[in-house]
Amino acid sequence: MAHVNVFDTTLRDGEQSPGVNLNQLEKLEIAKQLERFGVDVMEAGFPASSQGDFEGVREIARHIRGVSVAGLARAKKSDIDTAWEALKEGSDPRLHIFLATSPIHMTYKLKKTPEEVMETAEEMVRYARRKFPKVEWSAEDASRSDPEFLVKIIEKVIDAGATVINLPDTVGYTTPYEYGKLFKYVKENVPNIDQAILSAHCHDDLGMAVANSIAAIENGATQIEGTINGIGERAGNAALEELAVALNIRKDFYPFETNLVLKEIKRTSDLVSKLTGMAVPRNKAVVGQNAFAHESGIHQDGVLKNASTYEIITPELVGVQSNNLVMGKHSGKHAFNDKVKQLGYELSEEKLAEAFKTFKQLTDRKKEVTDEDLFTILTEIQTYSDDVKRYQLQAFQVQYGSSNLPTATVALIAPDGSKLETASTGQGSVEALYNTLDSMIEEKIHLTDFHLSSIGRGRDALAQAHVKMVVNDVPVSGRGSSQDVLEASAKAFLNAVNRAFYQPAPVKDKMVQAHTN
Ligand SMILES: CC(=O)SCCNC(=O)CCNC(=O)[C@H](O)C(C)(C)COP(=O)(O)OP(=O)(O)OC[C@H]1O[C@@H](n2cnc3c(N)ncnc32)[C@H](O)[C@@H]1OP(=O)(O)O
Ligand SMILES: CC(C)C(=O)C(=O)O
Repeated sequence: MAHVNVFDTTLRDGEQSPGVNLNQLEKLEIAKQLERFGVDVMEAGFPASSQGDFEGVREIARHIRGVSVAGLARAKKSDIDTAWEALKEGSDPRLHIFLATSPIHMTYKLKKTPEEVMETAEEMVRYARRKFPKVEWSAEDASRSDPEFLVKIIEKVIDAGATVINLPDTVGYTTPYEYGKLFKYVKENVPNIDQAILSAHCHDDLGMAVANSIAAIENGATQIEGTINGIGERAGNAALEELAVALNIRKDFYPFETNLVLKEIKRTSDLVSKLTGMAVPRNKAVVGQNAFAHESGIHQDGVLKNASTYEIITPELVGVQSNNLVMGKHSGKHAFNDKVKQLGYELSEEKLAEAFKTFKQLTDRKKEVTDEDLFTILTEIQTYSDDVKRYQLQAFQVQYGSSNLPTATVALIAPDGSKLETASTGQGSVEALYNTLDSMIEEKIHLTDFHLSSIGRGRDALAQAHVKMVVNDVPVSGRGSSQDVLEASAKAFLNAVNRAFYQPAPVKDKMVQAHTN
C-alpha cells in the first residue's frame, strides 16, 4: 500500500466559503478535531490577510503539536514574514506559497510575463526557505496552465527549496483523465521531481473534485488536499471524508492508504457543520442524514436479508452510532460527565456545571435527550469564551395572534452589566423579536440570512437557528439552539452581535479536548 498524505484546508480554503467566519475558539476546536481525525497537515489560515487570521493561525500553531500546521502566503516577502511570525512557535511549521501560472491569471490578474512569474516564484521560495523548514509551492490554476511552462517553473522552485509541489485545479475545470495526465507529465518531465512531494488540490465546480483527486493519486500525487464536508470557495473543495472512505472501501482496487481515522468522520463533519453554519445536505455522500437510510421496499427487503446488498459503507465505519437515545430526566452527573467524554469533550469545571444545568433544563421539556442534542449544547458551551463581555438574553415574551400585529418584549443584560428592556412589533414573531433586539443595540445591524433547522426528529426536537448579518459593515454569523424556535432565533441574533464586537482573548490551556474513543 502506498501512503498518501492528507493536507486539510478547512480552516483556510474552507473558511473562504461565503458567509463563513470562525472565531479563534471555534478554529481551535476544529483544529483539535482535525488532529484526532489524523490529517498530516492542516492549513490554519492566511496570516497576512487580517489580524484575526494571524492570531487564529498563531493560536493553532501553539496548541497543535501532533500535526504540521501551515499558513498561506502570496509570493511576497511581507506575506512570508507575517506567516513566519504566526507559525514560528509551531512544532512543525510549514509555508504554503502560491503564484498563478495560467495565461489567464498571469495576464489579467498578476499582469506579469511568464518569465517574471518564474523569477518571482523562485526568489520567494528561496526567501521562504531561509525561515521555514518546509515550503509548499502551488502553481495556482495549474489545470489551465501550459504543461511545458509548469515543468520549467517546477524544476526552478524545487531547486530553490520547495519541498511540496501542488498543482491546483483552482476553478474546478479539469476532468479525471486530463488531471491524471498532467500529473503523469510532470512526474515524467521534471528532472528533480523526486526531491518533492506532488500534491493535488481540487475544487468541485463541475462536481469532480474527489474523482480528480483520485486520478492525481493514480498518476503520482502522494498528497491530497481538501476540506471537511467539501466546504470552500464557490462550489467547495474535495471532501476529505469522501476521499478517505473511497480509498478505504475500494482498497481492492486502489493500493493507497492514509492516516485518517475513519470513525472520527461523523464528529468532524458535525463540528464543522455546526461551527460554520454550513448544513450538510441530506443526500451528501458519507455524512448526509440519508447516507445510510433505505426507503424503498426492495432495498429494505435486501438489507434485511443481507445489508451488503445495498450498503457499501457501514454507519459504524464513519462513527455514526446506531443507538443514541440514552440520557434523560433521571440521569445524574456521573452518567452525564461520562457522556461528555464519550462525545469528545473535556470541559473546565465551570463549563461542565453549566452544561449539566442546561441539560437538566432540557430534560424537563424533552423526554429523551439525544447525542445530537448534547453535542449541540456542548459545542455551544465549549466555543464561547467567558473572557468576553457580551449581550445576554435575560427574558423575552412574544404575543402573536393571527389577526394581531405580533409584539415582542425583551430584557437584556448589556456588556456593561446594565439591564435593558423594550418592546417592538413586526409582521411575524421572529421579525418582532429581531426588531426589538435591533432597537436595543446601538450598532447598525443588517440581517442578510436566517435559517432554522431541527436537530433530530420529533415534536420536541431542539431547534437550531443560524443567522448572517452585517454589523457596522462587518459581516458576521451567529447560531443558537433551544427547544423553542423563538429562543433559538434570539440567541442566534445575539451570538452574531457578540461575535462582531467581542473577539475572545487568546485561548488558554484551560480548554482541552479529550480523545476518548
Ligand atoms: C486560489 C485561492 O484560494 S488564493 C487565496 C485567496 N484567499 C483570499 O484572498 C482571502 C484573503 N484575502 C484578503 O484578505 C485580501 O485579498 C488580501 C489582504 C490578501 C490582499 O488585499 P489587497 O491588498 O486589498 O489586494 P486585493 O485582494 O484587492 O488584490 C490582490 C493583489 O494581490 C496580487 N496577488 C494575487 N495573488 C498573488 C500571489 N500569489 N503573489 C503575489 N501577489 C498576488 C494581485 O495581483 C493583487 O495585486 P495588485 O493590488 O497589485 O493588483
Ligand atoms: C492557494 C491555492 C492552492 C488554492 O487554494 C487554489 O488554487 O484553489
